[in-house]
Amino acid sequence: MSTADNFRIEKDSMGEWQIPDTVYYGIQTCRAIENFPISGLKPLPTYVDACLLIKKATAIANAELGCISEELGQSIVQAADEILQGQLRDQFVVDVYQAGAGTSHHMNVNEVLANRALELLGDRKGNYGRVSPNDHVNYGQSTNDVIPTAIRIGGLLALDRTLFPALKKAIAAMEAKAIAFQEIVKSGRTHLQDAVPVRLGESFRAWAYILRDHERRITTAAEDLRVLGLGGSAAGTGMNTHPQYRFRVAELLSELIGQPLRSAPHLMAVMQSMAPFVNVSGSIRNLAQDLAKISHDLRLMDSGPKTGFKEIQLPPVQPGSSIMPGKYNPVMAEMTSMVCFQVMGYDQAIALAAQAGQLELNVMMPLIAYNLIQSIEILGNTIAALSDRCLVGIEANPDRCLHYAEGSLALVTALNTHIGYLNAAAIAKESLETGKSLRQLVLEKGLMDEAQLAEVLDLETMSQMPNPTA
Ligand SMILES: N[C@@H](CC(=O)O)C(=O)O
Repeated sequence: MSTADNFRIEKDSMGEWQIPDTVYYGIQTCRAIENFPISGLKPLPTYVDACLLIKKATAIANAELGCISEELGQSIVQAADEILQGQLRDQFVVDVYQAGAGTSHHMNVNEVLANRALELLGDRKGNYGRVSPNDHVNYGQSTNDVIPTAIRIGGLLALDRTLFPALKKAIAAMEAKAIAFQEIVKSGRTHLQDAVPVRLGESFRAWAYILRDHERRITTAAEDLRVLGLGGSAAGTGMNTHPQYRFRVAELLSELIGQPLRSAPHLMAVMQSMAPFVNVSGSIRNLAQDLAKISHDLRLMDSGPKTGFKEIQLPPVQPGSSIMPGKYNPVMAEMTSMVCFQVMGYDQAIALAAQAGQLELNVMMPLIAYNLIQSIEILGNTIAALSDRCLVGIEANPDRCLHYAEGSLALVTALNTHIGYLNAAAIAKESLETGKSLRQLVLEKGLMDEAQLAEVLDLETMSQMPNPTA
């Protein structure tokens, strides 16, 4: 029913609501807006996309199977397509911290689609007798099977759009630096104390390997996201669905996202267990932990310029200080560390939410949806920005690297097999106390001759990596 002053009245089982006729969401969304003024955080666009793709697939399947009319199916699909292409995106308004299971966000999606479908049919918003958010857009569905599916689809889309391309970029940038810095010898450091020499290029190559391993772990974990509980409806039994529906929606969704998906052998199991999300989140956290370590290393190696390591120079991207002129801080690496910590925090919350399921449902899914997709996206954006604004522009300071490598007391390690560990330790101690070089002390004591010593203390040989195929 429309009122004269551009409002419409919508009804639900609890009563009536006056809604501005310009908005596409309906009474259930209005109640949720009032109930949850919590964070101001709105659903992530990738999560909205995932819900719309599900609604598109379900409308097609339900029309094909004769559960809703062809005309209704088409209007819902067209409405979903328009929104997927960018229209009405401001109509998804329910706070991230909302009704358990995600019913409020789910109804927000159902209402917007119903109202836009009504318009496309030449009807007025709110005429739910013709297109109903519950009876038609949501035919054969429940929040309880739609939302865990949306988290799966959202996770897969986010990985594909953000994190995987970013990882490829970072790996390529590190491999390029590995080649460029291959001949540069630097001091290794363990316990933050002098250690045996290494090649600067190998440090970057090691990081490339570490990231590639994470890409593999995340890819493996994400495989579980391809198994869908859609079609289980409220409790996993598939009540109110056509027998063919769950197979057909999995097929359609698979076509829509261009990735393999399949219906689970036991719908109830995949609807109530959050294990796939914990697994993906855990593998993302694992990446964040190594990435934080790498970003701390970058900051250490760049520290200075006068009072630190300064073995490498990170590209200056902005003035660093509001008060100290000429200061350039490793801002991209600093940002990276913070994002990694946030991802670890999101993972912790996911772990808590995942164990809080009861009987047929885990109602903590809205938190899991937000944290998981947000983790993937902010980490992906971070890695892309770190690559573009920092990694590709890193320069080496070969003189500083060599200076520290030559001065490292750990070079005595190379003498172990010639003069024994105890003699070598005594030389190191005396070198530190007197300031005399290791070389000088060995020669003074007649422990080795000059030619032999030169060969043993050759930094290039010492820092050579073993041949992996030998
Ligand atoms: N989460 C709801 C179901 C739904 O919204 O479809 C419930 O189990 O009460």
